[in-house]
Amino acid sequence: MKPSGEDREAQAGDPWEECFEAAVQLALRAGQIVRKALSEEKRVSTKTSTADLVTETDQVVEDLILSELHQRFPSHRFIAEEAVAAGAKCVLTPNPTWIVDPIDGTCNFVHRFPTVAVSIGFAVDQELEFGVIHDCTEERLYTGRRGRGAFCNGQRLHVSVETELSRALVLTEIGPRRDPATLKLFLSNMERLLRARAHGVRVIGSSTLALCHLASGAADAYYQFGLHCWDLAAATVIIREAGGVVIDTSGGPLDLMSCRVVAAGTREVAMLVAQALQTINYGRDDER
Ligand SMILES: O=P(O)(O)O[C@H]1[C@H](O)[C@@H](O)[C@H](O)[C@H](O)[C@@H]1O
Ligand SMILES: [Mg+2]
Ligand SMILES: [Mg+2]
Repeated sequence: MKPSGEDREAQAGDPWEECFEAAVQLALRAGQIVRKALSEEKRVSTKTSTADLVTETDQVVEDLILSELHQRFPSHRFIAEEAVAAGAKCVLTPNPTWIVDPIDGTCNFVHRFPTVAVSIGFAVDQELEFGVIHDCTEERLYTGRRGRGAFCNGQRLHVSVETELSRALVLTEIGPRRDPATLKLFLSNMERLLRARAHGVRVIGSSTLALCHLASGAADAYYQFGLHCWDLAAATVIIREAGGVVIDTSGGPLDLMSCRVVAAGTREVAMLVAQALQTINYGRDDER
């Protein structure tokens, strides 16, 4: 059926509305699958390290999301965590591209620790357009659309306005490597922030949900070495639309493929955190 004049006008003003709505519905459906599977027996395998886990539910959920989106938007491209783990290229072209983490917090999921999310990001012309993150156990849906704000269950999100590291709650994640040199750098970064009198440093086991807590103002900063573009894509839009900053650990602009990030409610705290960090080199998603 051809769209009416009104529909055409709506589509012209908001060309990605249909994609956004599809992402919302799929994130909700996928989250129900994850929530149900959380308490069930799981077949667990490892990827890049003994701490980098994957289950059949990661694969089932990713297959559901990708098959539905490919059917509806056959010309679009996809970057998805488990497809990349199986050898797919991780390259962001100007084409409309979906960036998907089917279960963020798989280690939590394996242990039935209830901090798990489904993350769906979307980029056009290599610019992030929207992000949808479903907190599967808390039943919270975080959304952010470029230029249109960020929300949690329809409530507008605003980041913290804290400018002092000595009054900041900082979140991070460990990353998959456990070799002595990496652990030494990870712990020395955490120690440096605590010596700078940060109120606390927290690791919750899901980078996307930690980033959503930052977007909601419940934390003041986040940093990590060892996450991926599918951890970052949706959450970056949500934080930016909540008024926050998402940058590289060098203090420069975010590089989505660099496997590293600093995010904060204010640029002041983001720069203070970036200056405190020693780099842990995890390579790049687009060079695997
Ligand atoms: O593999 P999933 O999708 O669970 O993502 C997690 C990464 O595995 C961790 O290394 C990383 O440290 C974060 O915890 C991230 O959420
Ligand atoms: Mg993840
Ligand atoms: Mg995952």
